[in-house]
Amino acid sequence: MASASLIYAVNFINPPKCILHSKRDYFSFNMSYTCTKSKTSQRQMRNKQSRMATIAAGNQEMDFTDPCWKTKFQEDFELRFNLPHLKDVLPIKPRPTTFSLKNRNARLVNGANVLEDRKNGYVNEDDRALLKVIRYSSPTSAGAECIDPDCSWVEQWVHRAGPREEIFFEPGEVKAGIVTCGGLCPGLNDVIRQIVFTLELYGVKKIVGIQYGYRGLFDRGLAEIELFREVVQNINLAGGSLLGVSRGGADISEIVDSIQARGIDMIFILGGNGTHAGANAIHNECRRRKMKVSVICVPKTIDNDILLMDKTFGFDTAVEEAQRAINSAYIEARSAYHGIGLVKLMGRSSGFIAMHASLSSGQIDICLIPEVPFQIEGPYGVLRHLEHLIETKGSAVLCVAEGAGQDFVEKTNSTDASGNARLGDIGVYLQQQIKKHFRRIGVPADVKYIDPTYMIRACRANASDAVLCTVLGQNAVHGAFAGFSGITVGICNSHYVYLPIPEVIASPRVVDPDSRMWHRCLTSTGQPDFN
Ligand SMILES: Nc1ncnc2c1ncn2[C@@H]1O[C@H](COP(=O)(O)OP(=O)(O)OP(=O)(O)O)[C@@H](O)[C@H]1O
Ligand SMILES: O=P(O)(O)OC[C@H]1O[C@](O)(CO)[C@@H](O)[C@@H]1O
Ligand SMILES: [Mg+2]
Repeated sequence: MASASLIYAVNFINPPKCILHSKRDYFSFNMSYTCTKSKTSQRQMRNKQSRMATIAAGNQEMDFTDPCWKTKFQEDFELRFNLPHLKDVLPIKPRPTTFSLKNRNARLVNGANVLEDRKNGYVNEDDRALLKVIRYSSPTSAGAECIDPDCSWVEQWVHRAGPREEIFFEPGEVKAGIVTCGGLCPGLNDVIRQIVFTLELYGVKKIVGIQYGYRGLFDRGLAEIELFREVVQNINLAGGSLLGVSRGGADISEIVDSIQARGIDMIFILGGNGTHAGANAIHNECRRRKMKVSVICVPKTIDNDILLMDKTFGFDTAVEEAQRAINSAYIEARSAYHGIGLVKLMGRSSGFIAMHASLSSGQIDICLIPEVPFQIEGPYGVLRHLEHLIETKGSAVLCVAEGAGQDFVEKTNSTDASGNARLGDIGVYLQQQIKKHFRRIGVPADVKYIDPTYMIRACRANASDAVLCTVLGQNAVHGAFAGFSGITVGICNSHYVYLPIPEVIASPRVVDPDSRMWHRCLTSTGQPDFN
């Protein structure tokens, strides 16, 4: 604690003096150095953007002894999170929006319907949302995410999503395409539906669905599906994707040729990390060819493995659906003599589903995720703890994420069509090891293994995901009309934002073993460290 207070004192009680001459004063205290915020031209922006590529989130390159490091950090941050716009490369002019908010305010005055012009209905170009909202007093604070060694408070602003007063497309002339890539995820149909509704409200007449992911853009046998309100009206009532999904086969140049040949002006791409990487490459190629095409992503991954967002759509539903499997495993385990229930849940590299499902069920004794190494054998291993649970409780329930404990299972050395490693089956392996162990020590154990993998992702979105999908779908369309391209939509600290694609896929988002959430999970399961 002493060192923590010292760090606080150095940082806030005796700060360097610095006066900021920027439009927005970033620090709440005065500094005697003059840190001017430079006015950046487009060319400077581009130069800085290449510099930014080297400044990672950890800021290894920042000199924190420089009294103006915060100003520099924030300038760099602004550049990193600057949204690519079609006007960066094309001489285009905006026009007033056709997305009217007026008729939402009709009210009766003396029996007549009066329309009120809402002046605050649109999002201003300078509106921002804070990416990080906790001010840590010390790097030792639980879950502290620090930029400098003192863990100083640094505001990090990202662009607010929503309809703008000016748009960069003539809605009547727009052809919009929608494509869903990667694996299935609850809520895909909800997003498709909202994109179609919102496009129609702007006045778009030509909306097409591309079949089976990126495949639909290069396989000539797969025709476009015409989309309009009547087609999508009820699609949210079912899981899956109206358009179909696929992995692999993304030749960017061929895809951009196809977009060009079809005359698509806006493409809405729903998918995970791989899909976003593809979308960014499509955006860059369109830029290189000086095509006026807006490429907008909506992050779709039940694994919740996209950076910077509170959550991705489908995740909540997956966690909720996993409860059924966990509850069945629990009932089987409780009803059997020395019953052991084992549930394997999705999560290739991230254990969010397993962690949240364990937390919400309250029935899990052992949760194993890819981010936290564990031993199976030995005095601190999973099997020893299972023995203890059988001795003390008479039963036990485990939840394992598919990517956990990959060191124990045989490597497949193969990949799927998209290049994702095919994992060994940790669920089957654990089941066998548990059975073998209890046979060896001569203690009866009744092991029941449940793998609900595809059941939790093929269902329709629950209520909270349906709302998330609705807002993300609408904001995707607002982003396209605002002229952005190479962006994705997300929810940060409960506010909706636009983010440049590279920032959200720099790495897969994973569970931090030092986070409060993982500690809460451990508190709930009561499991020890398994190593
Ligand atoms: N680095 C990349 N560059 C271009 N395209 C890519 C890249 N990685 C993947 N893709 C393409 O994106 C599509 C989807 O990728 P992938 O199968 O990895 O799913 P995903 O979007 O990550 O979703 P999921 O969460 O279901 O895995 C595939 O058609 C794949 O070929
Ligand atoms: O069997 P498929 O369709 O390749 O999908 C499996 C993968 O999908 C994911 O849920 C990601 O969407 C991973 O957790 C899982 O490994
Ligand atoms: Mg992926």
